[in-house]
Amino acid sequence: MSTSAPVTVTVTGAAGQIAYALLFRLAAGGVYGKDVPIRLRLLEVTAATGAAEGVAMELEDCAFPALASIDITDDPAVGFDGASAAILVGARPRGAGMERADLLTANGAIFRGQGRAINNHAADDVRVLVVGNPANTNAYIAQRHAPDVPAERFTALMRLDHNRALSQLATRLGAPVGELDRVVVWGNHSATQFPDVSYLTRGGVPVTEGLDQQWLTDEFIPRVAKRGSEIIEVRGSSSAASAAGASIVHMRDWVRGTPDNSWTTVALPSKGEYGTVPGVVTGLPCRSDGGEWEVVEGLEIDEFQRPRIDASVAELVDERDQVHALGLVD
Ligand SMILES: NC(=O)C1=CN([C@@H]2O[C@H](COP(=O)(O)OP(=O)(O)OC[C@H]3O[C@@H](n4cnc5c(N)ncnc54)[C@H](O)[C@@H]3O)[C@@H](O)[C@H]2O)C=CC1
Ligand SMILES: O=C([O-])CC(=O)C(=O)O
Repeated sequence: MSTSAPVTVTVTGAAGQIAYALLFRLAAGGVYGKDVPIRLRLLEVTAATGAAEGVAMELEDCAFPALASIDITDDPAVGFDGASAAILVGARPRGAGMERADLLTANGAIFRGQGRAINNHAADDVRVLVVGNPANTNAYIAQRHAPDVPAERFTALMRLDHNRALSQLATRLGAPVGELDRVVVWGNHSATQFPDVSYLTRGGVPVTEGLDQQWLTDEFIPRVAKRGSEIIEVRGSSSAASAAGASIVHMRDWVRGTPDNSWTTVALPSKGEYGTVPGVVTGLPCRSDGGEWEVVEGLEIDEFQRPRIDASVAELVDERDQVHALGLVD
C-alpha cells in the first residue's frame, strides 16, 4: 500500500481525443509512479462535462491502485484548486490547411482565464504543461496572468517534436531509438521549428556519419516540422496518442528527473539563453533533477543553426505581439 501523500493533477479538455489517451497513463502512474496516489480534476466546458463523466467511469473501471479520486468541473477555480500539476489540453485543434497560429484568436482567451485561476488557486509547487495550440504562445498568455507563480513553472509541449526527430533519426541511422540522445528542437511548436542534430549522440558517442547535410536540410527538418500537418492529412484529425505520450514523459521527466547525462526539449519562458528573446516560450535543451527544469549551458551555435533559431524565435515574438494587440495580455 502507498504511503505517499496524494497529488492533485488537473487535466483540461478531459473529454477530448488527447485526454482519452493521456488520462489512463496518468492514472496508471506514468508521471508520478505507481505508488503515488493521484487526485484527478477534470476541467471541461459545460457542454462536455457529460462526456467527461463517461471517461471518469472508464477510469474507475480500470481500478488503478494509484487513482484516489476523480472530480469533474466546468469552473477553473475549482478545477485548479490545490493542483500540483496542470496539463492544459483543452483547446480547439486545427483542421487541414490551417497553421497552428490560426488558433490564436480561438484559443488564446482560454489561457488568460486559466492562467489567472492557476495563479489564485493552484498549489505553491504547481507545474504547468500547455498542450493546446498554439502551445508556446498559450503558455506565454497563461504565464503572464500568473504573476505569483515562478515563470519557469509554465512550459509548453515540444517533446512531441523532440520524439518525432528521434524517431526519424533512428530510422535513418538504423539505430534503436533508445541509443540516441542530445537532440533539441529550438523555437516554436510550428512549421518554423528547428530540429537540431548538432549534438546528437548514439550510445554516448557523437554521431559524425550517416546524416548528410542535404538530407538534414531537405528532408529531416521539414519532415519533423510538418509532421503535425502530415498526421492531420493522413489520419483525418490531429495527433492524439503521440501527443498524450509526449505529455506523460514531459511531466515524468520534470517530476522524476531526466536520466543521467541525457537531455530533452522543453518550451520554457526564455531568459535570453542562446540569443533567444526573453519572455517568449521557446524550445530549449533541458535537464531536470526532479525539481525545476535547467537549460543545458555552454553549447556552441554555428552559422547553420543561428538563422534557423532566430527565425522561429521571431515568429514567437510576432505571436507575442499579436496577443498583446488582441488585448489578451497587457
Ligand atoms: N503541443 C502539441 O504537441 C500538440 C497540441 N495539440 C493541441 O491540443 C489541443 C487538444 O487537441 P484534441 O484533444 O485533439 O482536441 P479535442 O477537440 O478532441 O478536445 C479538446 C477538448 O477541449 C475542451 N475544451 C475547450 N475549451 C475548453 C476550456 N476552456 N476548458 C476546458 N476544456 C476545454 C473541448 O470541449 C474538448 O473536449 C488542440 O489545440 C491541438 O491542436 C495536439 C497535438 C499535439
Ligand atoms: O499539428 C497540429 O495541429 C497538432 C499538433 O500540434 C501536432 O501534431 O504537432
